[in-house]
Amino acid sequence: MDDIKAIQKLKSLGRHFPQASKEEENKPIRVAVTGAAGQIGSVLCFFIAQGRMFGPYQKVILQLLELPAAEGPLKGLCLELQDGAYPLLAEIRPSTNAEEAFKDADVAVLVGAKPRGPGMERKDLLNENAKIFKVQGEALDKVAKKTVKVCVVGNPANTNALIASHYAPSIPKKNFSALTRLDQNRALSQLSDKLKTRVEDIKNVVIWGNHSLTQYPDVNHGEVIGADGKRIKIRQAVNDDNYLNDAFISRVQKRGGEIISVMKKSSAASAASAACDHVHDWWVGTKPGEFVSMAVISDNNKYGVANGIIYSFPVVCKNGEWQVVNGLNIDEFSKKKFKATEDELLEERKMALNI
Ligand SMILES: NC(=O)c1ccc[n+]([C@@H]2O[C@H](COP(=O)([O-])OP(=O)(O)OC[C@H]3O[C@@H](n4cnc5c(N)ncnc54)[C@H](O)[C@@H]3O)[C@@H](O)[C@H]2O)c1
Ligand SMILES: O=C(O)C[C@H](O)C(=O)O
Repeated sequence: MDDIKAIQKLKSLGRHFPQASKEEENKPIRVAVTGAAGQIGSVLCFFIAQGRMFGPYQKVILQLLELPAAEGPLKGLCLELQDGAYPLLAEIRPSTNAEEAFKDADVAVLVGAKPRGPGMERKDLLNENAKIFKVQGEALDKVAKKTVKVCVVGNPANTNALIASHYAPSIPKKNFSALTRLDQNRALSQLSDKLKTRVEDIKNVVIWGNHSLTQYPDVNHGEVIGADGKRIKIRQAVNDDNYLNDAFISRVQKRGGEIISVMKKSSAASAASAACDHVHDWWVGTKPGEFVSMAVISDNNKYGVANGIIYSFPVVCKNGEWQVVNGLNIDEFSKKKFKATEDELLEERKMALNI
């Protein structure tokens, strides 16, 4: 009965979970989280233990990585996770050694990195954070499962994911991704506010490109379920192209900075929640007829984007694999936005090579 209530509760939050077999239920998966004791990591671990990432049946072993300087907070986090008495939490393994933390990992969420402060851009972090993702790419390559799914949260997330992938040549490039789901969620909530509609009634609004000021939040393929239950295009429902092409885009692009200017530190719980959405959909699958944003390796010049950068695309996921949605109509306005964010990612790649 409690299980049923838990599923209903999670379903009401807009997530869907397939029924796991008894065998799957008994086999915990290994989830590595870096920067576990930080702002995002410490919330994320509780979300994972509660089933927000893999559903209410899937047991997990949390393999938590921190710097030696944060050993105390890491220990404290482990004690608190224990005290949560989470039925899905099979084991907790804290470590300050990357190879130990990534050993046989099925999933790795790479959060541990320096956050930006007021007045900084995310790419200003590259100098310091690039080294972390080189070392962690090498460690993943050595000890993680070759099927490991990697979600990079630490900024600049797209280019850090590219660096980690570069240093993990034995793991397929498609297994490395970066988080742009927070930007997608921000776009959904802005539109829900504007349209006075439920956030779960808005679909297929996506982010293209970099998790940065040049990202392109795109409503052209989005739909909203109207009061009569019919699906309406977002542009038609909002009926204000000036807003959609200007204030809306700019608000989403700058939301991270807006939070920093108010809190004097960057987003934490919303980032942890988005990381759960990202990995959840990759692992469990996207809902029929829906696509979501994931920054993944660009290849075959999809939508004219240069190959070999980690670029956010609309994707669908099935059987643990993502696929870029094909055949969307792209107007001239969008093409310019695609190019601006692509240029920035190419520039970041060059900076990373120099480092
Ligand atoms: N992609 C996104 O949507 C998004 C959203 C929010 C924040 N971020 C980024 O996530 C990162 C973490 O943010 P935060 O607020 O949790 O920062 P934080 O400073 O609170 O926590 C970072 C943690 O990482 C640890 N750490 C640093 N280097 C490490 C390493 N090499 N190995 C393991 N652990 C290490 C630190 O000890 C610290 O506990 C930042 O780079 C931030 O900019 C990304
Ligand atoms: O803005 C930041 O630096 C943190 C994060 O990337 C965010 O979008 O909130």
